[in-house]
Parts: sequence; C-alpha cells; structure tokens
Amino acid sequence: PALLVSNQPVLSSAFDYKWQIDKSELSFGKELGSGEFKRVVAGQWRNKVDVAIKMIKEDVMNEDDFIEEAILMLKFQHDNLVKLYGVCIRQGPVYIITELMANGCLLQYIRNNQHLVKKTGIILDMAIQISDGMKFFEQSGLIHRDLAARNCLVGDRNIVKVGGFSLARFVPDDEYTASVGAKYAVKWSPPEVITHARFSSKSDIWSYGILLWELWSGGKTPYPAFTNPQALDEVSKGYRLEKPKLCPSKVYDLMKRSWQKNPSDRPSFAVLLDSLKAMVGGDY
Ligand SMILES: CS(=O)(=O)c1ccc(C(=O)Nc2cccc(-c3cn4ccnc4c(Nc4ccc(C(=O)N5CCOCC5)cc4)n3)c2)cc1
Repeated sequence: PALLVSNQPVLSSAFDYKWQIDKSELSFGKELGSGEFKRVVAGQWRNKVDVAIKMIKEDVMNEDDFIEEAILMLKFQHDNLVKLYGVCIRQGPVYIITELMANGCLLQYIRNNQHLVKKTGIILDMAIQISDGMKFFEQSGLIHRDLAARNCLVGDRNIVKVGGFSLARFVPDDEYTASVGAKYAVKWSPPEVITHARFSSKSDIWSYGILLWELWSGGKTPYPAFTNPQALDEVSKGYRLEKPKLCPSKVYDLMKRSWQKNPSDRPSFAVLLDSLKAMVGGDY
C-alpha cells in the first residue's frame, strides 16, 4: 500500500510540525548534483547545521512520489541510511532536507580515490556499512529498487550510507509488476526485473552484488565491453562479471551467489552482512 499523500492537509498531518522546516531558516550554497527530476544543493539550517536540500524540478515529477520518498526516510531511520531532517511543504515547491554527506556520492568518491581499492579493509568496511543499511531495509519489508554506488553517499572517515530512496517501495504482497517499460538501471537489475518487473529484496541483493563489483573495480561501469542490450543478452545466457583484480576470492564468491538466476538461491542481506563481517581481519 503506497503511502500516498494526496493533498496538503494529509501532507501536513504526515509531517507534524517538528518535521516542517521553514524556508526562511535555510541558506543555500553550491549545487551538489542534479538529476532529471531534482537538484541537490548544499546549505545550512539556522546558519549552524550543514544540510543537503533536495528540490523537485518544477512539474517534471509529481509531488506525491517526492513526498513519499520523504515519508519513507522519516519512517525508516538507520545509521546507514541518509538521515532526513525535515521537509518544506509550504511556500512553493517541496524541499527534502537531509544530513549533508561531506564526500558526495560513492561512485565519484571511489573514482576519485583509486588508491582505496588496494585497501581491502576499507572497501570491506564500506561494503559492510551498506549491507547493514540494506539488512534494515530487508527487515522492514522495503525494496530499494535502485541500489548502486551512485545512490550511496560518503561522509567523513569513510562513513557510507544508502541514499536515493526515490524508487523505494514496500514488498508487494501480490505479484508486483511495476509499469512495464519503466526506466530501470539495466546493468544493475536481475533477469526477473528486466523481463517481469518482479522486484523483491532478492532483486536488491543482485544490485548489491553489482555494487560490490563497482567498489572493487574502482568505480568502473559494469560489463564495460557491452552495451545495455548486449549485457542483458549475455547475462540471460549465464555470463557474469569477472572478478576484479584486487577483489578477494571470498568476496567474489558472495557476488556470484548474489547473481544466481533463481532469486531464492541468492543470500539475504543478513547472511551477506555476517559473511562480510567474518572476513574482517583478513580472512578473505
Ligand atoms: C567533481 S566529480 O568528481 O565529477 C563529482 C561529481 C558528482 C558528485 C556527486 O556527489 N553528485 C551528486 C549527485 C546527486 C546528489 C548528490 C548528493 C546528495 N547528498 C545527500 C546528502 N549529501 C549529499 C551530497 N553531498 C556532497 C556532494 C558533492 C560534494 C562535492 O562537492 N565533492 C567534490 C569534492 O570531493 C568531494 C565531493 C560534497 C558533498 N551529494 C551528489 C561528486 C563529485
């Protein structure tokens, strides 16, 4: 059941006063990134708290979906999920105010810090933090649907959190088929999502396996030699990403388990987390 808010009164009841931020209390800094539907700008709240301000691009995205993301962030808080501070819902376009992650998206961070790939302990810890956040998603009955390095964020001291809840949805009780033909990240999606839009925590697990590959390959795009259609075709015939040079074989084993064709043959985030934690200290 979607947490759809259809109009202002419902909206303001969804976010009681303490979650509502007055725009006049915000100061705006540099643009951090901008996507098709929204911009993200650094800022300050009451001139003392560093924040990231997500602004919906006027009329290209319906506000309800945007608000739904904020409601999910509000209801599901965890140390490894980007924290919601509040929303601005009056005074024009809606803003989502979150904690500012000082080092930006994980994909760019890994690309800009290639030396990290040689530091197995640091990359392993990043992988553990993300699987911790995703285990919470899994246990909450939430599906992220767009897990990738580009949707994770890096704070200070290599703290990593899962962000980009925009496509997150609840686990469907029935056969969930999202609007077919909707735009998904092909190279991060398992076969059952591409062919039947059948999302589940097991499709998030597949994406997490791809994310592990991104981490250990220094932020390369998966299936570098293939276009999206070619990758689709090869994967459906059983082809899988090779082990990145610096990736420990035990981690690669987890990637391959995450890419089992049959969703129920893939591990849970709880199992992945325990397996990764057992590797800390060098047993990989
Ligand atoms: C210049 S680059 O390397 O090509 C590069 C390109 C893109 C990005 C990026 O993070 N994009 C993006 C897109 C949507 C939302 C978000 C995004 C969403 N957020 C939610 C909470 N916090 C953030 C946040 N924080 C950022 C983003 C960028 C920087 C920054 O300016 N950096 C440059 C210097 O090195 C540290 C990072 C610092 C904090 N960025 C971010 C970061 C670096």
